[in-house]
Amino acid sequence: MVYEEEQTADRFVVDKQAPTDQVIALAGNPNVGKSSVFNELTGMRQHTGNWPGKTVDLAQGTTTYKNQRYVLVDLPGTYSLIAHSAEEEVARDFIHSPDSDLTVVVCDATSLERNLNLVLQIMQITEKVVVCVNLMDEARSKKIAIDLPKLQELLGVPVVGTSAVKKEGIEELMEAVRQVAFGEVASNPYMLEALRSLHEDPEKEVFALLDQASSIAKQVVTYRKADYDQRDRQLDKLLTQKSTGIPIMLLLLLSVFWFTIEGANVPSDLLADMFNRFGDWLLVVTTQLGMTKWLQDMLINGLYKVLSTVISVMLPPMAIFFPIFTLLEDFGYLPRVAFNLDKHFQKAGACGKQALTMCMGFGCNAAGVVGTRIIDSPRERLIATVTNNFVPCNGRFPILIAVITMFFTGSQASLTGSLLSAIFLTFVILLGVFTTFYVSRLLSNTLLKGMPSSFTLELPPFRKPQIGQVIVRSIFDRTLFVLWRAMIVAAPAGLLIWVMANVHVSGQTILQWVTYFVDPLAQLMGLDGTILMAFILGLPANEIVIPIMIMGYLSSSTITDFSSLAEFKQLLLTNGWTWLTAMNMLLFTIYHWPCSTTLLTIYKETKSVKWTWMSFIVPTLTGVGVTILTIFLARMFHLV
Ligand SMILES: Nc1nc2c(ncn2[C@@H]2O[C@H](COP(=O)(O)OP(=O)(O)OP(=O)(O)O)[C@@H](O)[C@H]2O)c(=O)[nH]1
Ligand SMILES: [Mg+2]
Repeated sequence: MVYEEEQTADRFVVDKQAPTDQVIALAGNPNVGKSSVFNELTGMRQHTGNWPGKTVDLAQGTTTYKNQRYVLVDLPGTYSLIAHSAEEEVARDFIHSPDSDLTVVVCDATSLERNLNLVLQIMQITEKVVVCVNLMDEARSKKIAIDLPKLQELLGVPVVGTSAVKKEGIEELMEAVRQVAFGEVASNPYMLEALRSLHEDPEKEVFALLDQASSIAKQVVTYRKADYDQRDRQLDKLLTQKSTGIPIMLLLLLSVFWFTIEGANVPSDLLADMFNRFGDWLLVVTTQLGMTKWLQDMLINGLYKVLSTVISVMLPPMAIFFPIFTLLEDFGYLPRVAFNLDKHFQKAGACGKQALTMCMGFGCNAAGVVGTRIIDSPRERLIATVTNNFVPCNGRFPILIAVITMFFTGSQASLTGSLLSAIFLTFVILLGVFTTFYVSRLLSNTLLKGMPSSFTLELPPFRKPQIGQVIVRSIFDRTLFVLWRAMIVAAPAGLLIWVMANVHVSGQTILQWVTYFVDPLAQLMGLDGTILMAFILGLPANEIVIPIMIMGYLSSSTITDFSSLAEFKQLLLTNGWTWLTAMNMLLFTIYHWPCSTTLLTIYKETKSVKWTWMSFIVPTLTGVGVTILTIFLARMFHLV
């Protein structure tokens, strides 16, 4: 094999503040609500969502109950302790280790039998166990009844029923944890002994455990409705069968984009207008205060302008896109996308789960790269990592939206305008998706040769998303987080660009020198020096590409102020833009190097300089190649 062996991640250190702190591991099958229980207890915000495999690493937080501090460790989901994938190994090793004092096994009340298998396996390796039967509300609505006292008796360990997102049973859970931690309640020694004795015959062990799990489940679970998941199955058929699955997916994609574009339009303009007025006011005030001309210019035309463009261009689409995306995720739609695209990824020699990491890339490519840990095979993980950048993250969406609206679909203000923009955007995204397939295939035929592995992706039940919570969570955790990151990058970048645009060397500003330097290559690609320079300086975050471009053009033109897309377009036209420039700008936006945060994440995940470089080179070469080809074709067919 050509690729380097993966190295193990850094060792996890439990953050105990006092030796008396009790360390509680939260284990369980994927997607049963471990992170939800964890968040509820610690007040933290671990990523949750309705698909298996969200948590890929250990997270810890503390909670205090009856004057005792507990350190909770949220583990990745695992179906069994016979570790297959990196994250299952992480879970098993932690439960095993002396670091963990007690294990809470979180179970899904609607599929108890399968969950009990893991409970029994955990009871084989550790004594202090509390079973938390979560999702009780969902079981109730599906008319599934569970006899919890009976379950407790059969297992010989404390059992508590909870509904994490409804905050039910959390107090009882902590009480059970306290009692076990302080030895007030102990596991039934006969049960533990019986389970351990199974170790003696490993051949039979697996089946013996499965039998036991099924026998216990039979005694405690009653289904009061035979077809309790009929509606789910009908919906699943609609969302995943050949004739309707993909069309519905495209329609959903289109509507999400349309909502984003149409909804972002007005607030974007309002924000831009507000920032302009405030900027004018700042100018007046600082002049009255007698601020030096160059300082005033640097702060207002440099720093302030870049910051305000980043906010007014980025904030509205993000504040709409993130919540819608999270709602779909919580509803359970993402695994259905993976199911629909599985065939195509298999054909490309990659893993179907790559569809999930690709979807995460829409939010942030760095998050998508970390998410590739759900892929077991190192070869397929690398393919998913190198190609993640072909779907545009939230920093790149606004660039696409702005360019499409200005050059291809007319005014955004009209309904048809925004619908056309959404259709165009969908095409651009699909182009990224096809490139993902194509490049994955290329990689698996060349550098990363191997057979695609098979996997079973579970389709989780559809769950009603917690709408209020999702909106609050995605605005505060994601939108503001990304915006903050953009701003701390944009502020120094704004200053740097201002300096570059104002410091003269041999009669030219530094900015002009850089622009001239990259101009020949840029022209070849149908762009210009300013655009290419903006992409290069935008390495820390794509969010700042447009502001840099604006400053680059402004420093050499007479237009000094603008607040709308129309004025922006005018600025671009004055600088020689045509529809072809716009087209190449779109192409280069989806095909170029990942931002520095993503590159750093790739390095951390792969521990390989070579593959970090590959992740830089593959999309960049694609971009250079495709844009040059576009120019060539346009000339050949006399389109320009
Ligand atoms: N209705 C209901 N939904 C829940 C409950 N607990 C969790 N959920 C939802 O179930 C989904 C999965 O929850 P997570 O906490 O992410 O599950 P997890 O076990 O950490 O999943 P992995 O990290 O993928 O193993 C999310 O959409 C939660 O909102 C519950 O008690 N009732
Ligand atoms: Mg989790």
